[in-house]
Amino acid sequence: MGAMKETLGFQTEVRQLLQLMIHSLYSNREIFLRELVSNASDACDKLRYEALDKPELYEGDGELQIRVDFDPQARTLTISDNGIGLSRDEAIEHLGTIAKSGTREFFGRLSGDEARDAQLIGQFGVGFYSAFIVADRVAVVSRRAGLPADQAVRWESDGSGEFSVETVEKPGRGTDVILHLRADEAGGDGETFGELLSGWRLKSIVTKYSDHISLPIRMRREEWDKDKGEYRRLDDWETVNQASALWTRSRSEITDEQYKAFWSHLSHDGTEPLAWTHNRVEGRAEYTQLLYLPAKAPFDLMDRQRRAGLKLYVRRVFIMDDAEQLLPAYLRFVRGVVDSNDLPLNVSREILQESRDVKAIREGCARRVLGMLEDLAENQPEKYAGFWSEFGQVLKEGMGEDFGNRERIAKLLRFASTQSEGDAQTVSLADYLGRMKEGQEKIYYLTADSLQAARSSPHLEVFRSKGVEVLLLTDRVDEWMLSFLDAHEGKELVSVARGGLELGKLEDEEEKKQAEQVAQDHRELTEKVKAELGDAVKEVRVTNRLTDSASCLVSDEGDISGHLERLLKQAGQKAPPRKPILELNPQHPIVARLKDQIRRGEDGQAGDWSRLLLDQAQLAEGGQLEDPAGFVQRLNRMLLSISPPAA
Ligand SMILES: Nc1ncnc2c1ncn2[C@@H]1O[C@H](COP(=O)(O)OP(=O)(O)OP(=O)(O)O)[C@@H](O)[C@H]1O
Repeated sequence: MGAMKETLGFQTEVRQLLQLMIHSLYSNREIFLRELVSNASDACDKLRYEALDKPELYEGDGELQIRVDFDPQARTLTISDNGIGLSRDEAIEHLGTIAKSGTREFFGRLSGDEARDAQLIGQFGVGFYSAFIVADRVAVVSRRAGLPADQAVRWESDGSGEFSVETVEKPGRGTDVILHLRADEAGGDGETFGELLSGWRLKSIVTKYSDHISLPIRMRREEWDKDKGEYRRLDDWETVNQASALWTRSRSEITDEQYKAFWSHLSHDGTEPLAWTHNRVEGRAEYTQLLYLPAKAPFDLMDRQRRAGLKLYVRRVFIMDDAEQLLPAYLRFVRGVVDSNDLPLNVSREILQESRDVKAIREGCARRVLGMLEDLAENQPEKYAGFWSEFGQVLKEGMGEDFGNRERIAKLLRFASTQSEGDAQTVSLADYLGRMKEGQEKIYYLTADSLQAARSSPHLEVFRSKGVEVLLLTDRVDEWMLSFLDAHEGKELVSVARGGLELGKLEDEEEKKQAEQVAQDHRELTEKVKAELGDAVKEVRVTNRLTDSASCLVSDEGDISGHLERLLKQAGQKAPPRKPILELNPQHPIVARLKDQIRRGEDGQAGDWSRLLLDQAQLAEGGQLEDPAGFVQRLNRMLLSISPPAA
């Protein structure tokens, strides 16, 4: 019952993808050939890998190759490979669904705006389904290596909603993808589908996109027929690409266009790479690395299941995709190839984890990537800014992950600050050091839930008045990162919301004495407020931190910050108990009045006022009140007592 034909429906996402792709990629239709050749090449790589253990899979045909052929009469274009092939089940699974992680999220982000979606789809990578850009019917005839000739599969679809599969015969292993070209109609580039049925045209597309493929891509040789005035196709096949893997060639022989084409092959990404580095490394570990920085974060960068890592080859033989051991996790946005001369061909993921060669490669790759970033930061700051906004959050993880390179990573960090404008993180630690005030000994920072909350934080008031810059940190990883960044270039980093205000030499002796005097003068007030607030605060004191606000909260040395406490709570984790210190601005009229009332013994409302000062401080740092209803009642009570309604 092998020949049984069945009809199946595409996964919803495939249907959506097909719909969208046919419309939005219309103007860049030639990429279908890149995708199909790329799949054919992957299929050959997989066969070569499986055959390491099972050489019989070659069935006497070890010369792996890709063929591109066309038939003008039938209006078909065929891409064939003698790679691993597909079984019937695999065809159903791989050519009817999308297995990529983040698929659902991707579809959720589509807007219905064709131009925007077209860009997104370029990022998503359309793969096999791009065949339907040019074809209104696609057949895939394939036999999995190792299966008998009568166990091949024929998959066919018109791309609307269903596909059929039936078991057929195929003597040679591997896959033929047969495209029935759409009826003629000029595309965005003025080319008709029929014009693809030309050896010259196909060759030019192959060289443009697939020259770097390491296997031979073959087409029928053509000869000029003088009498007929056209090309005549012969029966022998010629190789139309260079057929040597790009990374094995020397840098000087590779054009930027070729590097970019290889990037598209690696990433299936429509965007251009930001930068790349290509080196042959010799020494204890010998390998070639070709590493790319993407310009755009993939839509699933934050997806923990996401595949990441480099393609690993051993002496030109493809071993695996996404070998994450070849790069530290904080560089997981880098894509590329490592071709090792030392590893065994049968290397597995488990072996990779323990191998000392792999450790050397990982360190070598990390150094190269950091070098590439330093170069961008130094010489192409705009590109670096683009990189930072896409991947800065991930790079920050390196502060905790890569001790050996911590200094280098710290120099690559960029921050928002009281001197920067807008949301962009543009200030480096070097910029900050260069702008330090005379007598300033420390690097000041503030962490907050949002940039807006940071910018309006009362903690900044004294720094503003003294013209001292403060770094504003609002990313989720920042608190964690800061625990690995306590100093830079010998300057300590301190939070403006923790401990006593450490202005150092920014404050002269006179000011210090004055501050002590002020504290003395307000002892009665601070003691009373502390008594009213009881356990809600650790301490109450007056401060010279504030110029406009009445009060603020600070964390004691060694306690976690309010910001981190909120982050932990949001994440459903238990925060260590923390009691904030309430600081009062002695210059503020409310504080002055309360002091006065207490001095005169008219302190009937001191409890309400104390509470209000605490609540205000809580709100100003972006916190939430524990008892919002109580706050409202208290406030109303106080408002009424200040201005009684007119009789
Ligand atoms: N020529 C082929 N030979 C064998 N299997 C193939 C071939 N073309 C496609 N496939 C199978 O179909 C799957 C889907 O292909 P498709 O191009 O859509 O996505 P992909 O290659 O997995 O992802 P991406 O294109 O993002 O790398 C492949 O993973 C592979 O298993």
